[in-house]
Amino acid sequence: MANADKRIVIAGAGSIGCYAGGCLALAGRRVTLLVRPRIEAALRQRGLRVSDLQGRDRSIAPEALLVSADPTVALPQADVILVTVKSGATQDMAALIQAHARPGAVVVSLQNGVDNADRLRAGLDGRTVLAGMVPFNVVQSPDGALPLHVHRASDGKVMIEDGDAGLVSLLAVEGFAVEAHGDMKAVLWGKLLMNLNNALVALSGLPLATELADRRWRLILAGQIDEALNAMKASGIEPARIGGLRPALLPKVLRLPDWLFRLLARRMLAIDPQARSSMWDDLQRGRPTEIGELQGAVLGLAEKTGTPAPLLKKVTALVRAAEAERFGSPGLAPEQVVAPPDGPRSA
Ligand SMILES: NC(=O)C1=CN([C@@H]2O[C@H](COP(=O)(O)OP(=O)(O)OC[C@H]3O[C@@H](n4cnc5c(N)ncnc54)[C@H](OP(=O)(O)O)[C@@H]3O)[C@@H](O)[C@H]2O)C=CC1
Ligand SMILES: CC(C)(CO)C(=O)C(=O)O
Repeated sequence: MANADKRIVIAGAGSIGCYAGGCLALAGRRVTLLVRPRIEAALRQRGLRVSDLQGRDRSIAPEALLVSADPTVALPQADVILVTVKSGATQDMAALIQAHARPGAVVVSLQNGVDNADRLRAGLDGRTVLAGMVPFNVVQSPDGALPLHVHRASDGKVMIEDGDAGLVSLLAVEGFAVEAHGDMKAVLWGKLLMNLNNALVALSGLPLATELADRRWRLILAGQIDEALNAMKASGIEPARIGGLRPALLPKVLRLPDWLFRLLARRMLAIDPQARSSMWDDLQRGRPTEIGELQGAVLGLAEKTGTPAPLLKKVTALVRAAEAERFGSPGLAPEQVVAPPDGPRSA
């Protein structure tokens, strides 16, 4: 089968899945979106709008999209399955794929966290499962707004585990840059360092660019990254560089005064002013977050290796409390996460 004839099924199309699926459909790939009924209704009514930071803004008419909320319809067609559900839904999605997809379909996890590909492998007998990593943020329009709009709010290349010749050329299209990588374990741990900020955005309720511009929040992020780097080192894990900076330099750069940070971290701050984090989305929608797969993954290492992780524990407890309250982001100030150290708080 020629590459372009392959059917790509997006398994759980929300923000990332609609963005990836939209770019692939716009490039003429054969795409089916497996969605929940809410998203199915929106896409059938008014189609999908896909835009990005570079100013690309495209609409896809409802009749140009193949959409289904029924896994028994969507999954049997798949040659390639891109899994884009949140981590808590991975096991269920694996069971659906195992029951309804052809054994030859290649499965790619495009999720955050370090063990979603392994979770898929555990539920999928002998199938090819590849890990992936999405570096950018996607902002989805509010529930009920039509057409459903997904906006890529930052930049970066999607990384996919080496293992299927032709997959990169099938998936790499305008707006969705893809590259194969030989060490996805390092990439996923490197991305997880960035994702330690998801919780701070969720707790503060601030847009990512606003939060990162405030040294008080950066100090908390730097402290979490220090704890994570210690736990990773003690576990023999070497995280890859994601987005320009060597992992060991991240805490140092984050601790710089605001003016110097703005100057040196221009790439990190090239974010749409509306972008927050996928964990903020979850709190706002009253859904479980991925805190267990992000901070929790490092806490697992810290426990095994006996490295201290008080800040990661504190942040986790605050997110768990916000999840349980289901009032959305608690809108905390940095001082409510961690008592300020002595000395100047910002510069
Ligand atoms: N959003 C972002 O900017 C980024 C997200 N990521 C990662 O990508 C992954 C996906 O995130 P994101 O796109 O934000 O998540 P979303 O919640 O926006 O999308 C996932 C979608 O899958 C749906 N879903 C869950 N189970 C099923 C099922 N069995 N059948 C059909 N649909 C299903 C969900 O519906 P419902 O909620 O109703 O169950 C939801 O609509 C996460 O791991 C996230 O951390 C990575 C980089 C950036
Ligand atoms: C914001 C971003 C891109 C990095 O933290 C992300 O991965 C998320 O929102 O889940």
